[in-house]
Amino acid sequence: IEWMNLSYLHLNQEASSGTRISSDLPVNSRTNKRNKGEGSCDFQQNTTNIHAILSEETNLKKKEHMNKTRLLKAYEHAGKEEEIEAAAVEAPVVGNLHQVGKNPHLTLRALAERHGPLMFLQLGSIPTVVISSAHVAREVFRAHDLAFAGRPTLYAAERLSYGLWDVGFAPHGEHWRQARKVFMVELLSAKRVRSFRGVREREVASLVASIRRLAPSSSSSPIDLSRMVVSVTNAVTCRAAFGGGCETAGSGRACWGGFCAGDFFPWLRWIHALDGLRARVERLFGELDDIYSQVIEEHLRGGCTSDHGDLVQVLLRLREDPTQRNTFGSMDHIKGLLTDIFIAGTDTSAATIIWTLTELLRNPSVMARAQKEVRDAVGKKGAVEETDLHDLPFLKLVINESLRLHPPAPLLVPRETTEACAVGGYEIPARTRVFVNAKAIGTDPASWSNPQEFQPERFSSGGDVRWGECFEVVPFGVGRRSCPGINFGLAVVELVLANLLYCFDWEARLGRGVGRGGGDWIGSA
Ligand code: HEM
Repeated sequence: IEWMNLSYLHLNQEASSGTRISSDLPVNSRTNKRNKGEGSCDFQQNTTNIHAILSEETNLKKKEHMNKTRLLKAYEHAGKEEEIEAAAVEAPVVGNLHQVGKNPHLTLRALAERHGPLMFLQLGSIPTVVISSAHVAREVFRAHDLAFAGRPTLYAAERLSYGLWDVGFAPHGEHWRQARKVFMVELLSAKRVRSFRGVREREVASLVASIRRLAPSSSSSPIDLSRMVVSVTNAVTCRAAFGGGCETAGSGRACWGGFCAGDFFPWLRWIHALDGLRARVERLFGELDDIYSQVIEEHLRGGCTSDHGDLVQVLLRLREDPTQRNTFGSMDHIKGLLTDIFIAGTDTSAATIIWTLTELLRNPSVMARAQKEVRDAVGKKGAVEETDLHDLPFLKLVINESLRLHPPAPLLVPRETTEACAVGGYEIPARTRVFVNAKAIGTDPASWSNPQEFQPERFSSGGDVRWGECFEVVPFGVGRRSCPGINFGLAVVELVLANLLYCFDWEARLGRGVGRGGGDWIGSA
């Protein structure tokens, strides 16, 4: 996975039950306070006074139209608002687009450090708001969730979703509501996710067997674990949703972030015929379309052998229902929804697994503690089963911490305001594009002490994180458009990691340091 600076891990040797593992982890000396009312994660109390912000919002006299100024500092640590003149070095035509660079989440975080956690940028011809702190996210999504529930129409997403007939990129409205409900009930609910346990255990066992085959000893060549992990998350998703295996050579992540020229200059979309993007999107579209057609044909012939009743069966049944014609009536409707499964379900879980292993390699004492936990809990059984995962609380903290530092979609999926609304005294017009910088929020020193350090213990006092409700860490987004696949994704992430830690010892390939930062951008086109 090229965006993660980690292509190869070196398999050292299989664990023996007598492996010496250090358990003297540094004691967490932090004095983080719990957020009252949230009760779900451990973070520092924000320095900004939220009451001041909310009362500003009600003071309509103070309202300013964001379009008038190019970059606003709506929240300052001192508590006063002010317009920013510099940094909005706005070039004619491109606006602030030239300031975004190759890793937008990092450059936008740097800009937010100077100009505040609610910024307005003119990106090409698109007015854009960037949210970079927990307290702004909380205000926005508690008070204006509906107004921020739209999605912009992005170049690649529109094509791959067969004209926005999916959930992830569909405009907010009846189609989105119905389709998301079917996803939740038929694939992603806690009960359905539990029913796919056999699928996960089989696929993970096959991953472990492949690693053993490819690298039977510590002197073996390094293996490309990233590729194998993508393969296993892909296989689990396909078997659960389609009832069978399916492989794609390409990846749909190009359409997540919306950072290609045509997404900022809609009149310039023709340029993708010249810069190669159109060809790449068409190739991926063709590849996915072939798979969907084959899967659908098999189901229509009755050839699907899945024992759990899969999503495609349900969608084909709904296609026959005259009351559901507008949402599921055509093959394009069904294929658009299947694209979500490919795009949203595979790369995100794989990225979480690889980033977690990367951090464990950088932090050997944390790796040792996680390995000791799993090996003690599972004993000599030979493999970690899903029932063992309840006995691995430290592994869960490790995964939380990895998601905080490396959200697989660091700017989430772009939003678009559906109506005008006031935030912090500023009016944000309808049809403004919105980026929530999950990377900046997860590493905000106002919320987290030593934010760049990998310290899983920081989550221990808060119990389970209530994803989607805890604004200090937002890898799954927030509000009504937050990720519906959390249970599905985390179930495979936990099982894969537990088995990799139980069965093998890991080290980075000699001569290839485990790089830091920079590369965790899932959406660059
Ligand atoms: C660790 C794994 C995953 C991560 C980190 C993740 C992250 C995200 C994020 C950041 C969003 C955008 C949220 C927002 O705009 O506020 C999203 C949306 C979505 N995710 Fe996930 N996701 C994961 C796994 C999955 C899986 C396994 C599935 C399904 C099989 C899935 C299906 C979706 C769908 C359908 C949406 C669109 C929701 C909507 O627009 O209403 N995700 N995800």
